[in-house]
Amino acid sequence: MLPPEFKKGTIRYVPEESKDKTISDEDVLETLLKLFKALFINDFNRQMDFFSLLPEVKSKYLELLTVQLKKSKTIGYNHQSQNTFNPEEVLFNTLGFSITRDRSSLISAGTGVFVTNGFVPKGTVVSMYPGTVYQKYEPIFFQSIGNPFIFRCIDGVFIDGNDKGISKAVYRSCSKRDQLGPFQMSDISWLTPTVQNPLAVGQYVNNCSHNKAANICYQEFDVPEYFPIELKQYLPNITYSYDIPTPLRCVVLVTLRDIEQGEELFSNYYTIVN
Ligand SMILES: C[S@@+](CC[C@H](N)C(=O)[O-])C[C@H]1O[C@@H](n2cnc3c(N)ncnc32)[C@H](O)[C@@H]1O
Repeated sequence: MLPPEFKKGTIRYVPEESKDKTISDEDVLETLLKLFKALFINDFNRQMDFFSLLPEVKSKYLELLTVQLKKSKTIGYNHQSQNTFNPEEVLFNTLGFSITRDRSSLISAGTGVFVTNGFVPKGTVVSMYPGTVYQKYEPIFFQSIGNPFIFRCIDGVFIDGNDKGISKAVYRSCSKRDQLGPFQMSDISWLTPTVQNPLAVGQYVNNCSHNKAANICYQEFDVPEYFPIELKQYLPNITYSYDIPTPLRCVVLVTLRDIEQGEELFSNYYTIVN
């Protein structure tokens, strides 16, 4: 039985008993770090502020940078003008698959998310749910009116993944607030058609139906304090207020079975994990 506020179907409800995680937090962290490091290295002409203001970041990536520079020279690549790969290609090269938004295979379901290249084994982080993170006591009423992108976590935390209107303005504003000088502490590119973190399209995953079973589930992930500062620019979530410091809540989408190229991702809006 759903609580009254979830009956209208605009907010996803997660039963209390759905508490086990499909994969460990360590595995989630490892995947995110692997991808974000690859994006950082691929995009290093944009990272000069980190290298000049935080020498320890430079020394951490020195070896990788040298390899990248050598590679770029051999293929005649000019760092001032462009990236070596686009973010989807970095995702494919790093995790062996890429995903993108496209018209859903379900009639009248609007946009969905598809595996466009490669293969995604069971138990893989295949996407992230971007958006502003609200604690259960924080005001979300106006943002939630008619908003199908509000996600409710097990502990009552909400994530607003709408990339339009007031939700978009709130995310941008919080992101500017938390920026440390030139360093962005979150990714805002998911609000645009050109994403910088190619996983950050999970809010467009559609609900399963009688002939399309769920092939992913949602899993919460709290970003640990020691998460590298230079990689926070790829995190597609931001806290609404920072009065009481809490770890940043992210939600990742984990595959429930092997998923082949061309398949659409489907979740079950009423559960996070099995
Ligand atoms: C979070 S959005 C998902 C992205 C959405 N498809 C879009 O284009 O914006 C949720 C909305 O997608 C649509 N949707 C999701 N799953 C569906 C399904 N199985 N059948 C029809 N519509 C669906 C409903 O309109 C729902 O309110």
